Amino acid sequence: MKILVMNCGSSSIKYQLFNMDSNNWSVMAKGGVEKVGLKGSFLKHEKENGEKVLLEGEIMDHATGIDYILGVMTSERHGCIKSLEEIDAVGHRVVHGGETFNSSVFITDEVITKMKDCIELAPLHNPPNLKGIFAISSLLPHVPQVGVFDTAFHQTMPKHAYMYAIPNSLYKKYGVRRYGFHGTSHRYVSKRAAEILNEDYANLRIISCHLGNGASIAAIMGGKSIDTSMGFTPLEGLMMGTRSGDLDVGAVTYIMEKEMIGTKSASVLFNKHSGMLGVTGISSDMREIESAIEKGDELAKIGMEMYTYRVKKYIGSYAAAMGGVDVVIFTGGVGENGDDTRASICQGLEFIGVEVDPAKNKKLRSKEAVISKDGAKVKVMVVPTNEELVIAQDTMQIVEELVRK
Ligand SMILES: Nc1ncnc2c1ncn2[C@@H]1O[C@H](COP(=O)(O)OP(=O)(O)O)[C@@H](O)[C@H]1O
Ligand SMILES: CC(=O)OP(=O)(O)O
Ligand SMILES: [Mg+2]
Repeated sequence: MKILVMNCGSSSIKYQLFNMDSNNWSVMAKGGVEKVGLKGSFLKHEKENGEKVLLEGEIMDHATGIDYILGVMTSERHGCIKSLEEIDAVGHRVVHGGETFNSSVFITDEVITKMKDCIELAPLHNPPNLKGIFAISSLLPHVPQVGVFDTAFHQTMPKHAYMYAIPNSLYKKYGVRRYGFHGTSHRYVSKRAAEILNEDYANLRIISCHLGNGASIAAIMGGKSIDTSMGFTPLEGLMMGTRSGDLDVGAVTYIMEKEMIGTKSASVLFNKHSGMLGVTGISSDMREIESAIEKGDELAKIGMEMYTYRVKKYIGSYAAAMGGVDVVIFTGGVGENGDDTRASICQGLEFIGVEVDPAKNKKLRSKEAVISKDGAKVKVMVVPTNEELVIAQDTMQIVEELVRK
């Protein structure tokens, strides 16, 4: 079964074409359109053999972008399939599923109506996700589509973890509560860790640290998310590349008053100009922060200390929430590659049984591995995430069930 996986952001469209069968899978092509609706838009396409193509063009909207993608996939020169009829299904990443979606779904008109109801909860993320779904509906009208939600895995959180201490009427009226994100990634790496360790997923207490541009951490007990650091939006929790993470609401209103800015500017300030970029003034990219530290930049050093300290604090609090921890997982670009970052986060956590083996950790990049000392109480692991694969697998499963019915 050939499955196209799409992740439509506000100005980008990422895609991967999977060739799936029940035991095996391969990526036939992948790539992305960037700067959708802006000047200088382009499409980067990579074939299975690693050959890369860059196509520049005016890509004014998501439908045009997806048309470009389907065009390149079937083109004689760069293509990987002969015709669009080879695509059996399309799976979409959808960021916010509210309280409506606790698992992946086959997309029907009814589902689209419910997805539209979730737009208010994620005005930046959900509209482009829906645009992708509509574009596929018009370009590939007979191909089944599946929605895979970032929030779904966290729908198992208990009320005391997801409620905010604000008037209950605000939860009732507007659904203001913790939802959590990156659920597809937390689900994948936690299951995978249990497989690698040959342990029963249902018996493990796992803390999963997804440290990418966006970063979140989840407490997973018996295979269920019981708490996570992102909240009503993907802004809460850890310090991120450009997002502030946890912040006193009093500071927010104070800054808005002093700087005389409204809600839109405040949202841009805390989402795009804060985090590592805001603190250091250098970059949101961890590699650049690391090289600035090497050159002796003081703010970069402080930024890094803030970053690792926060992750450490969350690990401690989630260990408390679960009455202990068996596995700590690092994933996402920083978690998978940042060996020094991993070491700093774990330093001082020996009291809960977290002990990293420096030799196993050093220079380990994007590879499944256990990096804790032999015999340590907690297994510390690196598990590269693969959200696209989960979307392809969910899509295949749902479409196969549909065919069986
Ligand atoms: N070798 C590396 N060492 C440290 N950080 C890295 C390395 N490679 C990538 N990263 C960091 O990973 C982050 C991007 O993570 P990624 O998961 O790819 O992002 P996204 O959330 O956009 O998917 C960037 O901050 C980048 O600097
Ligand atoms: C929800 C979210 O934060 O996603 P990303 O990490 O892709 O920005
Ligand atoms: Mg990523």
